[in-house]
Amino acid sequence: MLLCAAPAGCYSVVGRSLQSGRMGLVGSRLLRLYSSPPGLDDDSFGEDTIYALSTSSPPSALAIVRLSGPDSIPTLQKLTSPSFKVPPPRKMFLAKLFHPKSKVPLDEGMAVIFKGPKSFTGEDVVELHIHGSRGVVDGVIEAVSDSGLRAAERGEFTSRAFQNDKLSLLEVESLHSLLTSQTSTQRVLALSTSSKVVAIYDSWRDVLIKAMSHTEAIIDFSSDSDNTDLQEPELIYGGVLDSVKNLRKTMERHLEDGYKGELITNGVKVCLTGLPNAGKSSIINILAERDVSIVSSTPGTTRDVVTVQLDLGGVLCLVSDTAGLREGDDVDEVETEGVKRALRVREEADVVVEVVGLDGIEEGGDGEEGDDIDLKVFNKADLRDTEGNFDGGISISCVSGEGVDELISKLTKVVKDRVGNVGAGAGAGTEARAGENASEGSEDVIITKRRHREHVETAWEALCRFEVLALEGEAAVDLASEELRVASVEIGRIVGRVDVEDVLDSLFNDFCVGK
Ligand SMILES: Nc1nc2c(ncn2[C@@H]2O[C@H](COP(=O)(O)OP(=O)(O)OP(=O)(O)O)[C@@H](O)[C@H]2O)c(=O)[nH]1
Ligand SMILES: [Mg+2]
Repeated sequence: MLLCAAPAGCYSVVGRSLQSGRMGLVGSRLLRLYSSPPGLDDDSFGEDTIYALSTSSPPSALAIVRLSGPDSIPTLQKLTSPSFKVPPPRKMFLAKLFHPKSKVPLDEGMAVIFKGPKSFTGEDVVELHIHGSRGVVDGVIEAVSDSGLRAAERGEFTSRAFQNDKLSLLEVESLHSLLTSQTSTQRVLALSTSSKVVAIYDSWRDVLIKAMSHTEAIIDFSSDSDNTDLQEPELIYGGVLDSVKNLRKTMERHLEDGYKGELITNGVKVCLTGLPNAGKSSIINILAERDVSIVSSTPGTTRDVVTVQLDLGGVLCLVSDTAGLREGDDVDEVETEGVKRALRVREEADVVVEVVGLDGIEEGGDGEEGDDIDLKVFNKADLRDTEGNFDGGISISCVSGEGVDELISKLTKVVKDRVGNVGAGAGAGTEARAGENASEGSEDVIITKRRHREHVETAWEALCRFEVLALEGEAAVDLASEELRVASVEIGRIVGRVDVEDVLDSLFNDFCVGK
């Protein structure tokens, strides 16, 4: 439960939201979540100001210490001289910092104020841009703590932004993806999947809520009336049938995105497969630029799967070296297990690269015609005349390095084709607005998380059931209405409009301190 894991500061935000009357859907949900926390009286709400070092550990050229909460600006005043006048927000200014009690100088840095609600957290925020040595950072942190502020928990700045309706759940997830992005494609994807996607899912939910209000009205109307015309679905549902059908088709197109977002987020799985001794381990070592896998002239050397993370053309790839595929009396129990694992990895791979050793071709080792093979690599070109016909594959030599660049560029192309042109439609200003065509812009948006896909799938199933129930006319109108409700709750869960505490619980724990 979020209630247990959430930092104490969360209570204060709920309290102030209530007083200022700014509670949106999220605020009211949180109120439910946080109602009657034992031992906390309402007066303690709004008192809590947090701080954290938002940059990495010293030493570094510069460091940023961030404060958020009602005491941020008074704390800045305490750390500066008594004559210090609070500058206007959003303007950098020179700040000579002193310990508030001992008045020992701490640093000459810069600072900036963001007045709530126009700040990341929605509260008053102060950023101290100081020198990044251990001595300066420790001194400033100690001074801030001695001023009565509390050290922030992991992700607490972002959790406050969420609680103050500055960010939706989906935007929090995108921010997390951005902060953990390892490749350029992940970065572009994270940047392109926030406000635009929120607008699209919100527009879907609007369609469903409108349809629900129509079906609720039918239920009320039919219970007070003897109207016998209400057996015809078209007469009962009117335009609702078409709008729900269109939305269901939009969801289908949305789901048929080739899992590109998940591939970019989780990494494209590339499997090196082939007969023993073909040179798979030699190839993974070349790709990884280090010795990750044992190479030997003994066939059957690799048993366990060895996986490395590589950035190929800006796409995160998980490249696996696997055991050479063979069976027979010579193959011992351990190698048989290795082959089983190799086949499993190949089955689950997004890209299969078959390695054929040119020295093994006479023994029938010229590779398979498997449907799953995306790229064929003829290795040990140094041992053979490479002018031969290699059936569309690439001829390389791990010994001389010949063909290695071509292998990398071909493999990069296969991987990039798999994930498509990510971010091409992002930020193009095609935001779907509530009440307009709910399919608008959704083709440009790809699903980035399994969680989102599961919610869309469940909503889609509910709409399929709605269409079947609608054919039954008035008799099934309340069941049909319930399906619309299920679909709208599922879509609301993606953005965080409805109960998502279980997701939040783990999400904020994955953030770093200071964000
Ligand atoms: N001449 C030559 N030898 C190579 C080349 N690539 C690999 N070898 C040698 O071929 C042998 C097998 O290489 P590995 O990379 O271990 O082959 P593997 O496919 O991983 O083999 P298993 O793990 O047994 O399935 C080693 O002796 C390598 O030095 C190459 O391009 N040219
Ligand atoms: Mg090997």
